[in-house]
Amino acid sequence: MQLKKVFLVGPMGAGKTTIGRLLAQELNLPFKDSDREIEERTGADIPWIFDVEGEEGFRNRETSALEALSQQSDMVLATGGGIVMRAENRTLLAARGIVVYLATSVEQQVLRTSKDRKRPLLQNEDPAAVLQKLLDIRDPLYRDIADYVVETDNRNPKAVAIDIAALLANK
Ligand SMILES: Nc1ncnc2c1ncn2[C@@H]1O[C@H](COP(=O)(O)OP(=O)(O)O)[C@@H](O)[C@H]1O
Ligand SMILES: O=C(O)C1=C[C@@H](OP(=O)(O)O)[C@@H](O)[C@H](O)C1
Ligand SMILES: [Mg+2]
Repeated sequence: MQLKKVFLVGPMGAGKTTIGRLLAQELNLPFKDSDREIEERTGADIPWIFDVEGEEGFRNRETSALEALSQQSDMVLATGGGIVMRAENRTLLAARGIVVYLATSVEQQVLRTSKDRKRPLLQNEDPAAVLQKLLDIRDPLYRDIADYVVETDNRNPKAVAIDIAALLANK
């Protein structure tokens, strides 16, 4: 595999962070997560950023973090689910690495995010409706930049990571 920057994109609960860490092990590459990078740079967690700076403030920080991370060398980068909302982010992702879209049903997204209170966009009475609305908007954006689309429903994270490593080995 020539290009050694792998960007995982997909909705909340797709497994970008979980599978990204496992994939980095498979590929013997460093693992990075744009949400963690944002929190480290800010010195505050994502709910605080959304609270104080709004989603716009978070998106500005997300683009800055992506700009910096995507210039570094080899890595597996787990992105946040909304990173594709800005065209400049999509351009960076498509130009600077291999993009893998973790396709996941809304049902699985809901199940996998139901216990986690750290996703501000889901702290309401109908997270399934929010996730469906976001997927309707974002699925075409994920697919537009994806080099590979990998289904994750009813598959364990390790098996998905091994599959992606095999796909990349043949690139
Ligand atoms: N393929 C999968 N099958 C079952 N559970 C999963 C799968 N992928 C991720 N999870 C679980 O779903 C939750 C959200 O995963 P996470 O990696 O944080 O997703 P993302 O970073 O895409 O929002 C975690 O508890 C994780 O263990
Ligand atoms: O889909 C989104 O807009 C978001 C997804 C989150 O990351 P994960 O996809 O890793 O949960 C995080 O960036 C923030 O809560 C916003
Ligand atoms: Mg994540």
